[in-house]
This record gives sequence, structure tokens and C-alpha cells, in this order.
Amino acid sequence: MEATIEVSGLRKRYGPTVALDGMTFTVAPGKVTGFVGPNGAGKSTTMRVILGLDSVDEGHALVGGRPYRSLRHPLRQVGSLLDASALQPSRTGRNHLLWLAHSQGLGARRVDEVAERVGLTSAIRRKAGGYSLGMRQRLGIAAALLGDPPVLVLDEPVNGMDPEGIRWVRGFLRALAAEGRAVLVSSHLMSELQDTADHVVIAGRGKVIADVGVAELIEAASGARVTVRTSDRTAAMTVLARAGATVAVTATDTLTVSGLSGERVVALLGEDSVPFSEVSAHRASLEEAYMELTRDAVEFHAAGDAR
Ligand SMILES: Nc1ncnc2c1ncn2[C@@H]1O[C@H](COP(=O)(O)OP(=O)(O)OP(=O)(O)O)[C@@H](O)[C@H]1O
Repeated sequence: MEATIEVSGLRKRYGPTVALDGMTFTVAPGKVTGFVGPNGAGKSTTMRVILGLDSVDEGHALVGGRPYRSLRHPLRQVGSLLDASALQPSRTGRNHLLWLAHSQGLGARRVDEVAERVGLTSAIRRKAGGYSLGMRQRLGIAAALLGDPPVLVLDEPVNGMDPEGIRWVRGFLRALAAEGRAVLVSSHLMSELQDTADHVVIAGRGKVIADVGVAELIEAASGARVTVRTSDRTAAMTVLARAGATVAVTATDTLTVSGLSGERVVALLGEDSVPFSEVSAHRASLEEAYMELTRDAVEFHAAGDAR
């Protein structure tokens, strides 16, 4: 099976709420594709449609060229994690996996393999009800991997994980993609995808607002700006503004300059003997790039979040 996901023109309403408004993107094999957007952007609904759990008013989603519901062995073709807390608390982690494995004609050996792969071996015989959210996420990822599927769909897999867990998921997702799998992973925080995603699909109000490689996105958001570090901020601002630059103060000793090249900044500061310890091309963080793109698409802001 070709390891791809194709989402094409999905439209869906819940009464007056437009959940999906033409959502369209493709997930390629061998990459981690981050699916990012503010709350209510339509990420979970899209994932449910990909997995055949939700219907749409228009459009279609294909996995390996076919609708999920027509796949012969769906769990061997697509692994998914939608809600890590959806488990029976009195069952051990191992029994939870055994129950799923049996439904796919898989045995106990595969269960122990995936438990080991996600680092749950020592806890796998304990009741899942006593697991932390992070351990439940690992159990959910183990379940997604049971059928060794070429496509993975994971909804907020780092939710509730501690920094060590988050680091583990990042490396793990990269390794799964390096094995040639198509990995679609959602998050409402771009920063969670830093060092993980090769590509991002940014959603807002039910549609795609950017579908772009991470390197390209950072490059575009960085713009033609220059970072200047100086012990004489006032003098530097005066000289650079006089030459026509737009200058913003980004820290006590740091300025971000637009409208002049790095070489020109160095020359101007040199001519006026303004001290500086660094002049470099500004590099936007993934978070910064994301904020710029989603500014107009945010459905609502958290209370107290000034606009
Ligand atoms: N079962 C439902 N009934 C009514 N409205 C729904 C239902 N499911 C989703 N919606 C609405 O559809 C829109 C998209 O929701 P969805 O959960 O797909 O977004 P999301 O990007 O996954 O957000 P979050 O990060 O909060 O999970 C939202 O406005 C949501 O309130």
C-alpha cells in the first residue's frame, strides 16, 4: 500500500458551525507532517474523517488511495491515536493491547514488541487506570503500532507528557518517518512540533492556511531582517533609523532591523563608531512563523489574552 493520506475538499457543518470548509492537503511518506491550528480549526474532525469515524457533507479522504472504510486490514494500514484516555481502567496495559491485537489476528509476541518499543515494558502488567497521562499516550502509540502500519494518524500525542516524554515522542516520530511511514501528528502548539515535523499543514477555520516545509516556513518568516546586539542601543537606533531602517527593540541589548542589509548595518555602525558585538540574519522560531500566519484565523483567544 502506498503510504499517503489525501484529504480533498472536506466540508462539514454541525448545525450553524462550519467545522470544515474545504480542507485539502496530502501527507507524504517518509516525513512527519505536523497538523497545526488553534482550537476549533478542524484538526480532530479531519482526523476522524480520515479514519472513517465521521462523515462529511462534501469531499473525501483517502489512505493509500482508498477510503478508510474500504481497507481490507485497516489496522495494518493505518495506526491511530485519537484519545489516549479511551481505555478500560481495570485492564492491564498488556491486556488492553492483547485485546486489540487479537482483533487483528496478532499474537502476544507483537504486544510485547510494541510495549518495548514505546518504553512501557516495566509497567505493561499494571492496571491502565493507574497510568499517568504520559503513560497512556505511550500505550496509545503502542496500540497504533500493533499492525506495523505504513500510515500513522496521531491527535495531540504529547498532550500531558513531561519534557522527557516529549523528547522521546519527537525522536520516536522521526524514527517512524525514517522507516518510510507517513506520520500525521496534530498539535495546537507549533512549539511542540519544533525538531519533529519536516512539513506543516496549518489549519484555521476549517481550511488550510499554509502547507509548507518547515525550513521554507522559517525562511519566509525570518524575512530580510537583521539582528543587532549592541551596548549602545540609542546610538545604534539613531544611526540606523537615519539611514531609513525600521528598528524594533527586541531585548535590552538587541535590535531587529528591517530595510537594510547586514553589510550596510555593519558599515553604518562602523562609520559612527557605534559598538556592536553581533550583526546577523534574523532567524524566526517556528512559533513566531506560526503566530504570523494564524493571527487572522484564531477562532477565540483564551481569557485574558490581549489582542
Ligand atoms: N460533535 C460536534 N458537535 C458540534 N460541533 C462540533 C463537534 N465536533 C466539532 N465541532 C465544532 O467543529 C469545529 C472544529 O472542531 P475540531 O475539534 O475539529 O477542531 P480542532 O482543531 O481539533 O480543535 P481542538 O484543538 O480544540 O481539538 C469547532 O468549532 C467545534 O466546536
